[in-house]
Amino acid sequence: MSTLTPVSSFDDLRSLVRQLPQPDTAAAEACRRHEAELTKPAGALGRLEELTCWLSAWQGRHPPRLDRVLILVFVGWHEIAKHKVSAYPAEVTDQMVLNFQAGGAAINQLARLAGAELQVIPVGQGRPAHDFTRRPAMSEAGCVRALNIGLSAVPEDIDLLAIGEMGIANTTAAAAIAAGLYGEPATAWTGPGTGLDTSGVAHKAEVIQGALDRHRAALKDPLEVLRYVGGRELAAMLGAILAARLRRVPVILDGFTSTVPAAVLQALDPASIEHCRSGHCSAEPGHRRLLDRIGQRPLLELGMRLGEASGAAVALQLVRAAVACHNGMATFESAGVSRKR
Ligand SMILES: O=C(O)c1ccc[n+]([C@@H]2O[C@H](COP(=O)([O-])O)[C@@H](O)[C@H]2O)c1
Ligand SMILES: Cc1cc2nc[nH]c2cc1C
Repeated sequence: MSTLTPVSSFDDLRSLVRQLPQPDTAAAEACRRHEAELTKPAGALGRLEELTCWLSAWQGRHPPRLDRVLILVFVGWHEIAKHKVSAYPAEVTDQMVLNFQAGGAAINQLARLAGAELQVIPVGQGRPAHDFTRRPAMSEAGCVRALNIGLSAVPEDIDLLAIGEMGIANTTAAAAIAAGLYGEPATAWTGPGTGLDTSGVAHKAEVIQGALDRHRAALKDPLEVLRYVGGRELAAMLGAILAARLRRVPVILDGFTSTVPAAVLQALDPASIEHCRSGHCSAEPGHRRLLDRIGQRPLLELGMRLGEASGAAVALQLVRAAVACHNGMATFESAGVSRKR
């Protein structure tokens, strides 16, 4: 299997972003033509029809295929957790890694149901992202290491990738990145995460705002925003989304925290996340706002707010439904069904 060359700096990553492969428009067109032949009124499968053509465009093949689907869950640790910004204690991150390995988490069940392989990837275990109210969350070298973990996690022979994360306090990092990226106050992006009450959310927003004020001068560049107020699993997700693009693998995004790295990538190049679709809109209020900002319409809105790629995994069932219809249905001609008058 060919490996992608690791990046050695932010500049290196920026030059990769300047060489992104484009969708296969011939495969997408073949998909649209076949869609029109299937035994249904034109357009009657709604957004499922767009999904098959999106898959065809990025897989570069018609018919699209879902033989090998991979779910990557990146795990990160956050010193910012000591500021009481999460409803749960920081040790839950280690405990959930064990739970993933034992098969006891929601994503273990959902991955099996979706016919997907699951890989849980700890990013910098024992080296949490620093308390970003005091110093940058990561050095450039540390951030580049995390980006490379994501870049190297995506095999070339997969048909679809779903991306998620786990890490106590990472909605604080995600909200800080979104606020830094769009130059908006912390309150616009801060929510309850795992379940803070109103005063907890207000405190979390103050912690984030303090960090944004402190680092204001450094927050002019999207990768510096990620480095100053982000976390290692967020950087790794950006690397994985970019690797998928370079390998022409379509991506389903999960919740607020996993959508933030996609927004950072989009800030580097507006066309860089066209291979991504949002699996769901989470209950974290910043997610809807972020999806509007990056121009994504989520497939599902179920009030989920779990992370760990769970919403993306449920959305995989819709992608499977779309492909089952597209690849299995008879045509008007083969079934002898009359066309529209
Ligand atoms: O991504 C989301 O939409 C989302 C919303 C709420 C919670 N989470 C998950 O909960 C953790 C972060 O929440 P918190 O309150 O510790 O910042 C982390 O493990 C995420 O996977 C994720
Ligand atoms: C139990 C638990 C499971 C999680 N999975 C993703 N984030 C999580 C946060 C908590 C607290």
